[in-house]
Amino acid sequence: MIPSLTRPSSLRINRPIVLVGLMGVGKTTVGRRLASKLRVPFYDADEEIEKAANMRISEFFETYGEPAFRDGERKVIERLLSGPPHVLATGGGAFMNDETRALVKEKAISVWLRADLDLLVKRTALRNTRPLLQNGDPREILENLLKERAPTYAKADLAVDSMEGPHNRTVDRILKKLAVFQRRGSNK
Ligand SMILES: Nc1ncnc2c1ncn2[C@@H]1O[C@H](COP(=O)(O)OP(=O)(O)O)[C@@H](O)[C@H]1O
Ligand SMILES: O=C(O)C1=C[C@@H](OP(=O)(O)O)[C@@H](O)[C@H](O)C1
Ligand SMILES: [Mg+2]
Repeated sequence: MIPSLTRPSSLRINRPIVLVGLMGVGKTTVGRRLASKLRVPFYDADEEIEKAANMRISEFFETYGEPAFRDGERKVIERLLSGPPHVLATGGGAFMNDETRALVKEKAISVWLRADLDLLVKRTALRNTRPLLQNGDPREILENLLKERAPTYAKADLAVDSMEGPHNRTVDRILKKLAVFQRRGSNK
């Protein structure tokens, strides 16, 4: 059965939709499809940083270090959130920054995209370019990050489980939860 490709007609997109969650959960991939379904622009914070610095994230970490990356990430997200409605895929650590999180909570609808550890390990193995997974066992690193970050990710407006298989299955789940969120009288 082809997953429904319709967007709930009741859905109003009058502010950015920001995807947060751990590496490999699908923020970039699903976010791109969500944006095209909603007919709004898509931005990926990592891609914006790579464009601005003219280097890959891994090179950025090596050249300038993680603190500089976090500062750049915060500035990029701040700039994007001041623009018209769009879908923004953040990097997995962005929502951990208090300033970034406050801005996202104020200006956007935040969606925590969740997946279990096995799935995250499997998906991050598809592209082993993430600096934080290079020095140690990726499963152990992801397990620790999940424990450390889950309580903060849980502060997002919505939580949606990433579904295996066609990306539109996850997109449709996000659309449905967004529609319920708005119907419940959220002023977002
Ligand atoms: N729902 C899904 N089903 C199957 N594979 C997925 C799904 N979402 C993402 N992936 C795959 O997992 C990998 C990581 O996805 P990505 O969007 O880069 O995650 P993130 O931006 O959260 O780190 C990519 O290879 C992507 O194709
Ligand atoms: O979890 C993190 O701290 C990071 C996640 C990455 O983005 P993805 O979540 O898109 O892989 C990227 O921002 C960087 O490697 C740091
Ligand atoms: Mg990503």
